[in-house]
Amino acid sequence: MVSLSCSVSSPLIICSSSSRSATLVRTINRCSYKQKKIICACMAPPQNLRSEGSFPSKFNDPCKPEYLSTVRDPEDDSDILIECRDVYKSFGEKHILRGVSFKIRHGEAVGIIGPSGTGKSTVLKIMAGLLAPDKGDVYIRGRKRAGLISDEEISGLRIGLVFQSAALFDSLTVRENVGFLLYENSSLSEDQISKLVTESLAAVGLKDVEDRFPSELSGGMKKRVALARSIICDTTKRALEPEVLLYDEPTAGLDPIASTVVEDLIRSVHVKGEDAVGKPGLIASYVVVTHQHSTIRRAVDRLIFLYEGKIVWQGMTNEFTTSTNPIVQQFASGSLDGPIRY
Ligand SMILES: Nc1ncnc2c1ncn2[C@@H]1O[C@H](COP(=O)(O)OP(=O)(O)OP(=O)(O)O)[C@@H](O)[C@H]1O
Repeated sequence: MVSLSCSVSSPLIICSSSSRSATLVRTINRCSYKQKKIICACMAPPQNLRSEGSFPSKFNDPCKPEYLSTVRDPEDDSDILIECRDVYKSFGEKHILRGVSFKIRHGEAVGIIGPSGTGKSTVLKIMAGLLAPDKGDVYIRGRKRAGLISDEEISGLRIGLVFQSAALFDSLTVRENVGFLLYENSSLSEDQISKLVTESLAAVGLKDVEDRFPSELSGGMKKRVALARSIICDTTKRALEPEVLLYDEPTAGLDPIASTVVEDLIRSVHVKGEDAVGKPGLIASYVVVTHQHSTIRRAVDRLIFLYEGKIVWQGMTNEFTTSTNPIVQQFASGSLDGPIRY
């Protein structure tokens, strides 16, 4: 099972019978339809980990530096966390994805870019297991995902989704929002969860906001709270699986300085970064869907360019502005002239 909560109607969230859970669920059920959109955050590691050693042993401790080596055998696919193979997706008559294939490896920071409506968010949702492809497959650490995440067939990787809107529950405090999945899915005490919430908030540079409600936060703070919610996990578990975070337009609507703060936070919670309290980040890899050039430059190392349902270019971030691909050139310059038509 992928460690991700998808909607308030998901069994992942409302399965617990504990009284604290019931209180939260009652609260959530009073939320507006708008709030019933996907919320995502990491949760306690899944229980259905296979023990037959089907995963490469290098993933036993994703934080050890030796697993982050940049020298990689090009044939070595053991570090692939998520792979989309020839994925197709249509909505009615609209053919959005038309044979998309790519791999996300351990330690990577990848951006998905492309014109509006080209299917970037759709790809994220398919990677997360919130949408099923019409054709093609998604592999999680080498194993084909059978359906959506609620199928509980996939384990070995936690996937968190951070939405543009932050998707916080207005009627819950910051503590309840950040600790939501631990309240729901772990046996930790309230005090333990509260401590983890405070640590998670500190990692994204927030202090003394636990008792506030989302309406009392700025847009940038809400994004940080959403990030804290996505990185919190039950650290008392013996084996923590690697986590991939998927960010959908994390800097949309922010001023340039607030964007820089969020871009640096995204870097800081990655295994190659250091969080706000100086600890190494725990996120194995991340994927960012963005339109913002600053986010492309600052927050990711590799880019996947999606256009008309296909990947038309892939490359390192520093190759983006020098690419001779006319689609990429037009997108990078923002020109009205070129193959991309609006
Ligand atoms: N659940 C859905 N039902 C019907 N159409 C959908 C659904 N989800 C997405 N679409 C359509 O699929 C297309 C791609 O949407 P998507 O949000 O993936 O694009 P995007 O590249 O992320 O766009 P943007 O950059 O504007 O956010 C759009 O035309 C959208 O209206």
